[in-house]
This record gives sequence, structure tokens and C-alpha cells, in this order.
Amino acid sequence: MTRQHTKQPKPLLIRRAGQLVTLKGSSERPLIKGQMRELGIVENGSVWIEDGKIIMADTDEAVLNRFGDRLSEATVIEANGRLVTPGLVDPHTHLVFVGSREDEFEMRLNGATYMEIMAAGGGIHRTTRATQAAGEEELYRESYKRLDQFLKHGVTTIEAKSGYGLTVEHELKQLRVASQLNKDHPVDIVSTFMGAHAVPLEYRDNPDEFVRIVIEEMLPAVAETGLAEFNDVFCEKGVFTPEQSERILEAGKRYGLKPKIHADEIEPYQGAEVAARVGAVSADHLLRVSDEGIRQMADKGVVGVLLPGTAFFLMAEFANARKMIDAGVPVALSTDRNPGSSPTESLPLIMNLGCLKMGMTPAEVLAAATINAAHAISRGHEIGSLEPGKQADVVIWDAPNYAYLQYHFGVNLVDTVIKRGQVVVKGGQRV
Ligand SMILES: N=CN[C@@H](CCC(=O)O)C(=O)O
Ligand SMILES: [Zn+2]
Repeated sequence: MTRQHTKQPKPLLIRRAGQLVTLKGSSERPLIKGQMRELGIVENGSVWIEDGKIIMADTDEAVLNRFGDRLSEATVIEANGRLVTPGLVDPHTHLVFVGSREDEFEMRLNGATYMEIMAAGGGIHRTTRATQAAGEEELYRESYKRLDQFLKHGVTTIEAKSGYGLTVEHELKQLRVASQLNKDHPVDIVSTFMGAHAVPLEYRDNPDEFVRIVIEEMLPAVAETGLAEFNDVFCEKGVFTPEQSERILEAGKRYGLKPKIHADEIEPYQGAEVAARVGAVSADHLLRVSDEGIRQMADKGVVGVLLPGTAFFLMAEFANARKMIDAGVPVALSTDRNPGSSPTESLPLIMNLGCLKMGMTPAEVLAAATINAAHAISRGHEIGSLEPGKQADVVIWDAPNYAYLQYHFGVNLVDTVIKRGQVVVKGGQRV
């Protein structure tokens, strides 16, 4: 399906939402502390949409007062007392790759660790070999299916990283595929270059030479194509050191690429401190972040993107979201969709883990998966809340209120998804 850029002939009215979650007033900066529980809920709400944009989101009565005389021109969707929210935003995915790693999952269940498998040439290295061998069409097809899954789970925008290419040629190939998918699929894609996702096996004895290649060869090539907006590094013991990570992120800044970092995932490693120092937009993972790292992130307004799917799937200790929120870190949630540590497109499941395993409340996880996630990819002004002028990305859930989303777990409660004012999922199915 090709995205429609044409003007929509008819206005769209969504009415009689039992709860309309607007998150109004949150476009300027991400929500912190108690703000994450203020969802701007309108009981008995309506949304009036024109040309793919929200014109008004308010009570049924207020919207009817303003647009009642134009009702006959509009397409009307009855929410019938159900929950209506902004489209979910997933700010951290490794979308473009081929293959799966269920045999490694089995090895882990038999006692091997994620890092041992990677050190033996599996893990990220294995997906890199498969992705390098794949053509753009195959990458496109596999990734398109994942985007359909995202959409069916209420996700209307994602971030997508390269990082399974690890050479100029193959990193650019991944980024081109993401760019084509962004044009063709309703889900919007924000692209991140992640040439520093792993040290290729042939540079194992000289990782600094690979860092040099990332900085001197990959970054200029990526910048020249304009195919990425962010630059990300896997800062982890046995992968890239904090010093190497900082060099790569500073170099990216010189090419206009905004820094992000995979930080303190498996070992405490000063990743959050690097994020604060380089002025990263987000630091992601943070399962083993230090108290000082939390303090510095809060101080600099670095968004903490938490990915509880990895703790769940790697059977590790969960990040302490409660501590981060209480300390003033703006927290967002993401699937981390990838074939090794989190093979899921279900952001609602991740939200569920946020509540049950990371000490977050239902209101906080909704803020974290909408407006704070939008800020984590520099899109706070366009998406993540239902406010006039914003993109009309809306989800109608088969749920009476936002708490029910977290309570009725393990099933997909999405009924309708509207992307840029067009219905793209209806009755839970892609249309
Ligand atoms: N931690 C590093 N990268 C991914 C995993 C990628 C993979 O295992 O293929 C992550 O965010 O968890
Ligand atoms: Zn990741």
C-alpha cells in the first residue's frame, strides 16, 4: 500500500469516546515525575480531523457546538464509550534485518548467555551475516511484515536503526530500505545510523581500527545521503567502551546526527554518564544504570528509553523505572524489536511489563509510550498527543479506560487505528 499524500476530501469525526486521552500541553518537553500521570483525559470526547491533522479534541458537546453544522460532510466513527488515545510511538527498534534466532533462544534456555553467544560469532554477528547477504527486496519484505504487526498493535511511528550491515555498503543498504518503507507503509519511520552496533569479528584484535572506520568512513557516507537523523552506539563491556562511544557520538554530532546510546544494559558501564556528557537525546536500556548516571540524565533532560522486553526475554533484572521517574528522568518505553533480545512488535505487552515489572502506573506507561516516546525521537511537536495541529494518529481500543489496557493483558485490544486521518486498521485487521 502506498501512503496517501493527497488531501482528504472529507473531515473525520471520532465521537463518544468513554475516555479520550489527549495528553495536552506536552509538546514542548517530555513529561517528568507527576506530570507523567496527567493524561489530559476528556470523558465523553470527540476528535475532529481534517487533511490528516487534528483540528479539535474535546468533549462531544464542545466539538458538536463548533462543527455541528458540518456533520453531514464528515465520516463519523463511533467510539461507543471506548478508550481513544494517541497512536503509540516506538522509539527504539532494529527493524531492518532478515532471519531469526530461535535456536539461540533455546541455547540460552539451556544455560548459555547472550554475550557468550555473541562472543562465539552468533548473536548480532549472525544477523549481520544474514543481512549482508540479503538483497534490498528481501529486507524490504521481511521488514514490511513487522511494520504491519506494529500497526495492528497500535503503533503509528517507530524509530529504526541500521547496525546489521557494519560496512559502508551494507549500512547504507539498511538505511535505504528503511527510507523506502517510510514512503510506502503507513507507519512513519525515523532513521538512526548504528554502525557501532558490534565490533566485527575481523576487528576483534583491533577494535580502534573499526571505530576509525565508523568515524572516518561510515559517518561521512551516511551524512552525505541524508538517510539518518540519529547516531547510536552499543556501549557495553566487550563491545564499545565509554571512551570509544563518546568519540563516535561526538563525531556524529559534527555531521548533524543527534546522539543516542545503548547504555548500561548488561553491565554498569557509565553509558548514562556518556549520554549526559554528549547531550544525547536518549539513553536506552539502563538496566544497570548507576545512581550518578540517573542524576546526570535528569539534570540534562536525557530521555530514558526503557526496553523491558529484553529483561523479560534475556531473563535479566528489569530496569528500575520507578527510581528514574522519581529522580526526574523523562521515561519512554519501547519494544527494542530485534531478533536476539526482544523479538516482539507488541508495545502494549511492553507497557504491561512496565507496570508489572518496573513499578510504573498505567498512566505513566501510556505517557511513556506516546508523548515521551515522541520526544525520544525529536517528534514531540508532531505526534504523541491529541492536540490541534498535530498529526491525526489515533487508536480506538476495545477497552473502557486506560487502566483496563494494562489489566486485560496478553491479548491485542486494538480495534481501530487511524494514521494521518486515514483508517488503516479496523476491527483489529489491516485495511
Ligand atoms: N543490545 C544491543 N542491540 C540489540 C540486540 C540486537 C540483537 O541481539 O540482534 C538490543 O538493543 O538489545
Ligand atoms: Zn537496541
